[in-house]
Amino acid sequence: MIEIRNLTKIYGNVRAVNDISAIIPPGKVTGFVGPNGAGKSTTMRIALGLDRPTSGTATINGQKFADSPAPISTAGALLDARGIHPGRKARAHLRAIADTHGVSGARVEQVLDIVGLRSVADRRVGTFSLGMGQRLGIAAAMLGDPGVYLLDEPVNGLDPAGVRWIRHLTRSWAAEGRTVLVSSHLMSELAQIADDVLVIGRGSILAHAPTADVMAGREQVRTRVVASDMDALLAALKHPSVNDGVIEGLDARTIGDAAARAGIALYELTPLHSSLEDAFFSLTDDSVQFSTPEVSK
Ligand SMILES: Nc1ncnc2c1ncn2[C@@H]1O[C@H](COP(=O)(O)OP(=O)(O)OP(=O)(O)O)[C@@H](O)[C@H]1O
Repeated sequence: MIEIRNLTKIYGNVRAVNDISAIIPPGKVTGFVGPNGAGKSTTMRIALGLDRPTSGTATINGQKFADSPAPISTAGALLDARGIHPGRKARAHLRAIADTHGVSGARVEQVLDIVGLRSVADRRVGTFSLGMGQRLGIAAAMLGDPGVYLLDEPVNGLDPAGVRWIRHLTRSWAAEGRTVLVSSHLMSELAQIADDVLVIGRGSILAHAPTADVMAGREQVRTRVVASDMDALLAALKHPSVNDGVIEGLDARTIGDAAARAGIALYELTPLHSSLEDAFFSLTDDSVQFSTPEVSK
């Protein structure tokens, strides 16, 4: 379990994390989602003792990670897969970590198998693709067979097969009763992986709930309409909000019935489903730190 209590981190005049509290339970994959700069990495780094909080605490299985007697078997983390020296060979990299922490050579071979890197284990890490680098980072996180995993943007840059692999791996960890926290700035990535989502924006928690509930509550009904007399149709519908022929908040049946009653011909009536990303943005709208003008769709 990861427990975050009233955690705040201030860098200069940036409040990177602002008094957040959350309990990340075992047996589930929890997605940690928020726009760039929302505070995800900072929270994870503090939980792993790599950064000091300004105030508040983050504990793993009831104690600060830095105080853990066997850190490698308490929590495994993937923070920055590019942090490995490019001249190092994959197996040697894992062996070095294993040796420092009293982990056997047999376990190194085992994790190389699990992540599918055994056949390239004696290649230099600098020749690895992004996906192979992610797999190596995950192998390192697994060395101590920890009960808690924190993965920062693990699917960043992975191909669909890689994403599927991460999904299976994280789900199997959760099924074994481990605690799994996976961050991403894309809700669509986490919707496939996470049982629960912890949504963060500008350092504050915006939601912490089952993924399906967060998505369902945000679903927006939108319908594209082409009508013989659009003004009359909108009047019949009591002037809903319209954007480029798309009526917001009313479904196709409501619009079709109103058009029939008013004797208006419809040439198009298309239900539009809001994407997961739309739902996420409706939640984090005010908390996007680095926004760009919207490009026409
Ligand atoms: N070492 C640091 N010094 C100063 N500011 C920092 C430092 N680390 C993070 N920040 C700032 O804190 C805020 C939160 O950053 P953080 O990296 O935690 O966000 P994030 O949600 O992980 O974003 P991303 O998705 O881009 O990785 C940002 O405004 C960032 O610029």
